[in-house]
Amino acid sequence: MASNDLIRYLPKAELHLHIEGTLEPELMWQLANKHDIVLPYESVEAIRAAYQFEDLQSFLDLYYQGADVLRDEDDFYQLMWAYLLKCKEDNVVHTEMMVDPQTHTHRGVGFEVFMPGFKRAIKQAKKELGISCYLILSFLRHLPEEDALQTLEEAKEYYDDFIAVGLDSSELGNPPSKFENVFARAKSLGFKCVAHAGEEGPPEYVWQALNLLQVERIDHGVRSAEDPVLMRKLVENQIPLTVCPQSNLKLNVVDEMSQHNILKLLDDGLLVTVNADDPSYFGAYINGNFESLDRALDMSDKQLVKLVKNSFFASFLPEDEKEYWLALIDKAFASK
Ligand code: HPA
Ligand SMILES: [Zn+2]
Repeated sequence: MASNDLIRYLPKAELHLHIEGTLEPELMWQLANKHDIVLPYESVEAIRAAYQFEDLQSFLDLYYQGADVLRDEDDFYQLMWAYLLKCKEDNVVHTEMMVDPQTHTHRGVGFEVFMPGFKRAIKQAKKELGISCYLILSFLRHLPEEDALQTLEEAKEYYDDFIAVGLDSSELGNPPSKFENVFARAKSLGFKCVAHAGEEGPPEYVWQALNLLQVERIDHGVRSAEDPVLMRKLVENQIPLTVCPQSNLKLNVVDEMSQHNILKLLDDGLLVTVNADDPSYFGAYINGNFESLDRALDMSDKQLVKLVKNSFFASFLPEDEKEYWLALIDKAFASK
């Protein structure tokens, strides 16, 4: 089987995905018309053409601007449903995605608007597409910790709908140490913890996420490779890194896909996974990410299967469900 067919054929889990980053230009255009919002673009093509980024911040500026078209319950339903249809297309059977509440609450759109929309699509996907979804409440790290604490409080009615809390947005200058109190509070409430670290930030930020925030997974983490002691810890404790190759390329974390370290990290024994991050903005959903890796790094079938299995190992699924999918992958690979 050609590797692109195998990529499509294997059931996958996606663990690093920002739902706001799945807003395709077509939907942005449609929602802007619906709400009489004037976009700073002349057409759908012009929106897509504007997606050229220098670094994380230049992307975040457009990402927050784009999210402004999301105003009512149905907008959030449509956003989520469109992503879940992509999951079906790419054979993603389980997804753990980040929601950025502050992106919406700061412009007057509350939990009572976006959560019912998201939940309606998630319920429909479970029933009609057989896809399971967990949500991660992610704090914006460029805002003060006080704001994150207030957001956690505002989420109260929806605690049962979130499995974990996370940390995203502008990394440099906003270390994990800034969020020690809110992560401690979230942990005491029973949430699992993840955080973006080591995307643009130094290995020290990964150490802080592990030691101060007690995270179970690191989002990105590719800069961990600069610190051999940290690498040993990640291997020994099998702490997952949810890596996003196409995002790293588009945000100039790497100059060329051929220089990406994911397969080296995999071969060194780290529990790395492949994810899309913000697929609309970076031009590739999960299969597209696997395909670019394959083109640039000549990934072997064995490496591909390991990466896909890692996505279940690193997930928050119960053990029996993990076992079910892992056995299915083995069977699918053996019969290819
Ligand atoms: O890759 C990312 N990094 C930090 N914040 C983000 N918010 C959306 N995507 C990202
Ligand atoms: Zn991310």
